[in-house]
Amino acid sequence: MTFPIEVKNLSYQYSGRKEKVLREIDLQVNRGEVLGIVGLSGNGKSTLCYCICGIIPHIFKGRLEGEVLLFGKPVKTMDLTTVATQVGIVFQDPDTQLFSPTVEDEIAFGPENLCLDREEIGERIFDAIKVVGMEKHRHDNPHYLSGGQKQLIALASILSLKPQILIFDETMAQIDLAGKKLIKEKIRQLKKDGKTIIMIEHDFENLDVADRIMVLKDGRLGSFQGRL
Ligand SMILES: Nc1ncnc2c1ncn2[C@@H]1O[C@H](COP(=O)(O)OP(=O)(O)OP(=O)(O)O)[C@@H](O)[C@H]1O
Repeated sequence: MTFPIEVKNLSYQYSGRKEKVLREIDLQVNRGEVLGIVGLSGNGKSTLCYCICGIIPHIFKGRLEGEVLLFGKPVKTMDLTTVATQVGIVFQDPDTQLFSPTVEDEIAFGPENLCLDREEIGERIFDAIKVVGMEKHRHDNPHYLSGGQKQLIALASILSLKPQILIFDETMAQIDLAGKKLIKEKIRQLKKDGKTIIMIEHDFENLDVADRIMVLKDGRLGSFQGRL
């Protein structure tokens, strides 16, 4: 069986670091599954995301053992643009992801870089903005939106690349309750659309939308027993 995400005996050590950050991780995530990963600060959660979205090994050149497969294909053999069409990642701080003068430009950026034609780009903007329910903000400057709205625009800008896999890396950390509710609603909807989702959080109470929760502790991934 081919999984959207399969991690096999993965270990990683950053260049110049003495210790491994990830140790012998095995993981399989099914289509349409929402997997929550909790862990305290510094336990390797973001590093695992980097391995899944190709930042490791394509940008960070540390010591990597084992492998990550996306739909059966090793990430290390794919170029980053191809990985970006399969995995979208929403980070904790949306300001690091938003840089265009309007919401529409922000969402168009990815498809434009794929050199798609104007009509296709227009359709993708329309669809992505609709999924996140931000139609009326299409011409607004994303930097003047609320934290939760910025996260939704960051999500839309990723959805416009039509990835099957989405990673939310501590997306809930800086947003209020209403924003969290909104993001969770969208996650439920994306799950129904068959997307495979990983949610990384410090606080497992944010993971009530997850089908399964695992814990990352000292670089090792295990099942979550209710506390860190
Ligand atoms: N580019 C890097 N070079 C060297 N070490 C790094 C680099 N990025 C992260 N680390 C180290 O790897 C370890 C794990 O970091 P990582 O960001 O993956 O943890 P995390 O669980 O996501 O933490 P947080 O919840 O605080 O974001 C930390 O000790 C961190 O200092």
